[in-house]
Amino acid sequence: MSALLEIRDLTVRRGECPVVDHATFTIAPGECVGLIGPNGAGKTTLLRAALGLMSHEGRSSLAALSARARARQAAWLPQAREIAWPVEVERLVTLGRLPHLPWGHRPGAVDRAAIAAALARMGLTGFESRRATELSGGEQARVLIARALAQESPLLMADEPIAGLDPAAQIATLETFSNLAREGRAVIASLHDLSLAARYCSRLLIMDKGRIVADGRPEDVLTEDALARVFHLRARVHATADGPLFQPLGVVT
Ligand SMILES: Nc1ncnc2c1ncn2[C@@H]1O[C@H](COP(=O)(O)OP(=O)(O)OP(=O)(O)O)[C@@H](O)[C@H]1O
Repeated sequence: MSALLEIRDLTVRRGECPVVDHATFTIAPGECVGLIGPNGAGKTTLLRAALGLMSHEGRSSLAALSARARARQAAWLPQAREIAWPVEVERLVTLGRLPHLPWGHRPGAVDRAAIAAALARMGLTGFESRRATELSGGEQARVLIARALAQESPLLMADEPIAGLDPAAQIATLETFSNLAREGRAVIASLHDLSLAARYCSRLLIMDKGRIVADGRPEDVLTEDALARVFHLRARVHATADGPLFQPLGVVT
């Protein structure tokens, strides 16, 4: 199966210093990839450069596309969650359909079905007429995820998508991502919650100081050594019937 994202030697410099340093990986349909690493590791920069939103060296298959072709290939959920104007939830989610609509066309039955499905997936059925700016922070985050889902792109790229969500919404969101992958799409999401990353991602990329230092199944990459070296954590990963269970025990100083 052909890759949905191919990154080769992607490098982003701030001055002389590389904040993303020769990152190379591909993402195939069916993968739910967690991009993990401590603060400042380069996760946001890597995702933005992969989308072609900032200047870089090396190659990203997405950065090479026109804006419209890229929006059909990948939905982007940035870390900033600001909804700047008091638009209704349904209209905001409808914006996710723009890459599919010829200029000046109104959404048709296929678009309305995609919008309704995205709202339902994020538990927002019944919120259609609410003003997005009058929702709670977590509800607004779910609306923005629904907009990205309505885009129905083969790849979803999300920067800390579950930050600020309550525990049930965090789990529901990652279950949704994992289901998208099972349906043959793919997701790459930066995450700080290693327990949820281990549980719901089929693959983890660990970033440290701009480099991808591990790439593989959660149970293979979340080693005691990597957790201590990269995250300064003493922790255990238990294999359970529900998948790998990550348990932090303390800080390594
Ligand atoms: N506009 C900027 N100018 C200079 N340096 C920057 C800028 N934006 C980010 N950096 C630096 O680039 C490095 C990577 O930042 P980035 O935001 O990609 O990390 P991150 O892994 O997403 O971190 P976090 O988990 O804290 O969100 C950091 O050292 C950061 O200080």
